[in-house]
Amino acid sequence: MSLGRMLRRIPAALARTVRLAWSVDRWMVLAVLGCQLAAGAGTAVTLAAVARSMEVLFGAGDPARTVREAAPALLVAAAATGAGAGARLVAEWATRRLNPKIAGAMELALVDLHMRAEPAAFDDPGFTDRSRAAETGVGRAMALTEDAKALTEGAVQLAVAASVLTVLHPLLLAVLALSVVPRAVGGAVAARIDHQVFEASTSARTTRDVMRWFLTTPDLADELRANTMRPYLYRWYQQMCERVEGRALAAAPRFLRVGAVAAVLGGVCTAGLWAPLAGLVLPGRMPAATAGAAVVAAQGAGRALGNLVRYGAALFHDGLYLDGYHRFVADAGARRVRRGTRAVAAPREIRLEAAGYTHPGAERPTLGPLSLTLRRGEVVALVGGNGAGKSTLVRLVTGLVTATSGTVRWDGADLARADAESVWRQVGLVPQNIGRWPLTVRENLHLGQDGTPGDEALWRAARRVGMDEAAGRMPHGLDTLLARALWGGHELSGGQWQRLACGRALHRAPGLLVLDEPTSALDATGEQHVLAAVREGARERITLMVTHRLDHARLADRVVVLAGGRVVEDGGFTELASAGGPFTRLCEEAARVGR
Ligand SMILES: Nc1ncnc2c1ncn2[C@@H]1O[C@H](COP(=O)(O)OP(=O)(O)OP(=O)(O)O)[C@@H](O)[C@H]1O
Repeated sequence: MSLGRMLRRIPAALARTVRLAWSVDRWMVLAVLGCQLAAGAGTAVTLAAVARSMEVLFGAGDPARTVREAAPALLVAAAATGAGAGARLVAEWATRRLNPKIAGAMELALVDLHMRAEPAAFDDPGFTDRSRAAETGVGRAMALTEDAKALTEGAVQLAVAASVLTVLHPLLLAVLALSVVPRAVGGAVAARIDHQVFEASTSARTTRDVMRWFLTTPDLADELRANTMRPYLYRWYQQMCERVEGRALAAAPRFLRVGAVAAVLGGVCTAGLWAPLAGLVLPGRMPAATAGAAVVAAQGAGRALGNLVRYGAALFHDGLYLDGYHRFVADAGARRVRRGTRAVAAPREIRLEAAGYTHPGAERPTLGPLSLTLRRGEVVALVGGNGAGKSTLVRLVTGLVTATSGTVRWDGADLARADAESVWRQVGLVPQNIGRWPLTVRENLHLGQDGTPGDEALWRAARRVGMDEAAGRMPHGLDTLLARALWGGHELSGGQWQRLACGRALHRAPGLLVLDEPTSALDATGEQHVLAAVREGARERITLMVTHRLDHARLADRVVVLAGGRVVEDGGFTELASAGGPFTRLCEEAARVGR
């Protein structure tokens, strides 16, 4: 990025930060700006009073009398300095109030956008990258408001000092401008190097950050240790860290060169300030007192400029993270689930007509085109080898993703145009990867539904999946917290979590119950409970069960066999088992390995 473009981005980053702050608390923004103007006015009064007192002090006469005469101006200078400091304190207080509010609002917006995005968005790797960049942006939000505050404060102070110098002598402003240029350019060049390092290490940082989760999550802690994966993974992670570090280290000499050149040129130019001052004072064209005031003003201007450069660069840099946040907000906003307004009820029939799904970026369809009809009252077993497309079909049928070709209709309503929330209200889904929600047993059973159910309904749900005894033994029954690894409470076994997920889906009394390998972690008793519960209310709903267990498929009214994303067989268990087709082969294979 060119230096000019970088400099142009600073006002834009400032404007965005102010807009963000304004949206969360406009009064605090006004307080910060008001206080900065007040602090600027304090500096102006201080400088004017210093100039006045110097005139008196530098004048000839009785020292006691001159001190007495200068006293009012000195008192004004002291009062104005105190008032300026007070205004800065209030601005600091207002910024500290703004910071958590901004970070909180961004955090909430980020999570909300993730939860409202089309599920297909997560299949796009770019979306995850942008999501991570946005998270970093939220983390930098606090720094950003500090940068913006310091930058505006520096601008106000510099404007005040420059005005005072202009009043003292217009030539001094030009000299000041000359002395500040090298430091300003040096700061901007350093910020550009920073940005280049940041850009060059983006992909290594993203990879490192994703891997950090894998290496530190309790979910994988056992697998990592027991399979002695630690040394390999540590080396892998170390390499990523070194790659990120390496970029920064390689840039260090450039920082040193730029800093040294800027310091030398800045020093030469600052020394250049004294020459014109001397040139004005010596021939008597400027009183020595005025020159003294000019020195004080120039020092203030130098400090203000230092802040301006430092925080301008910081704002540019932190603004890049904010850009990442805004990019994600725009992207996720555009990918928000917005399909149509037609509300649907519990389906009597789900019909897929030449429906297909192609993952984002994939060259060939993952699924379909396929045609299939599911009817209320049926339990349909969906079988097929790994990667056959069963989970993808589940996502189509439940409206989690919309068909990229053909249609999926619930009682004639095309899911691509139906109100998605109304569709999902009718669904009870037990996915392959269930959520182990760090909430109470009660919440885990009722999650996703409105209202507060009586204990009886929840115990019934627990009973249907054989979790009532285990829940009854827990220290607080339904109110036992299931978040031991995070903040205490009780921990469930893998199978118990799966039972709870099935209980939750059944408790919804859904019009479409979908279970994706619901018994993979269950013992024989758990299996019996879940399968009985699936059959129990089957007449009032459509039930679709993905399974690799052919003895489970036997309990279904129909078996649909998928292979390569297509329906290759569809019929009753007994009929397909003896048809000599793919299902017969699956049955023979299962018999051979004893399943
Ligand atoms: N996000 C994705 N992007 C691209 N391809 C994907 C994505 N998710 C899954 N696939 C591919 O889609 C195909 C079908 O996957 P799916 O999960 O539907 O299979 P499945 O029949 O449920 O398999 P399993 O029995 O192993 O659970 C697989 O070949 C898989 O590699």
